[in-house]
Amino acid sequence: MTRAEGERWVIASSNAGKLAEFRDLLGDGGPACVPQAELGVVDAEETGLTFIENALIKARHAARATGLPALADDSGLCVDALDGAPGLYSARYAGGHGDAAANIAKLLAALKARPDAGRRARFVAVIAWLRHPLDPQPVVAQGVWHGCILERPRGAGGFGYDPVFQPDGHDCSAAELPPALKNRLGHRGQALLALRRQLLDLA
Ligand SMILES: O=P(O)(O)OP(=O)(O)OP(=O)(O)OC[C@H]1O[C@@H](n2cnc3c(O)ncnc32)[C@H](O)[C@@H]1O
Ligand SMILES: [Mg+2]
Repeated sequence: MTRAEGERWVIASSNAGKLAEFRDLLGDGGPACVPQAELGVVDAEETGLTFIENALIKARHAARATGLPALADDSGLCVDALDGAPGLYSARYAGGHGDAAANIAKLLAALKARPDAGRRARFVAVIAWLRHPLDPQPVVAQGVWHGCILERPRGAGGFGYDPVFQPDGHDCSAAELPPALKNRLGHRGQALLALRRQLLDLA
């Protein structure tokens, strides 16, 4: 990010995989980005009914707790044959929060015997940036990454559902892509690029 050099932003996420992607994508030279846990911020309750609402809830919570501008991501995997599930509830699809192996097992069971056409899916990320907790003009951007769900996990990179997501145009899972490539092509990278453009327009 080029905006506001010397400034500090709080990253309103506790997901280590997301934080690694943010570190790579935000790069050097812009505002210093500090994960919320380093500032003692506990997770917000994600009570929204959309990715947009949850991204705003998380950013507002971290901005209020720290007094810093805040950047939050709410994201998930939406599978066509499951009417968009796990969607908003991707992190806790199998019950416990962030249990990737259990989430993947549940997803593969739900798609068992589905032919290719029924395995279409997309990753969605909404990123929200707030100047302060009562900011009436948040900057919000969305990224979508299309692909399909593999029959079994492949690869050890990335996080979450990456081992079972095959992005369109690639013959491997997202967990097998070099991290820099996943970050550039993926939903989070797309959303951050769109956010960056909006911030530059505002500058
Ligand atoms: O709310 P924070 O603290 O940011 O962390 P979280 O993991 O709870 O994040 P979400 O509430 O946005 O839930 C997103 C879930 O969607 C999945 N997901 C999102 N982006 C992903 C990606 O790039 N690769 C794999 N899975 C992803 C993964 O299961 C995440 O836990
Ligand atoms: Mg969450």
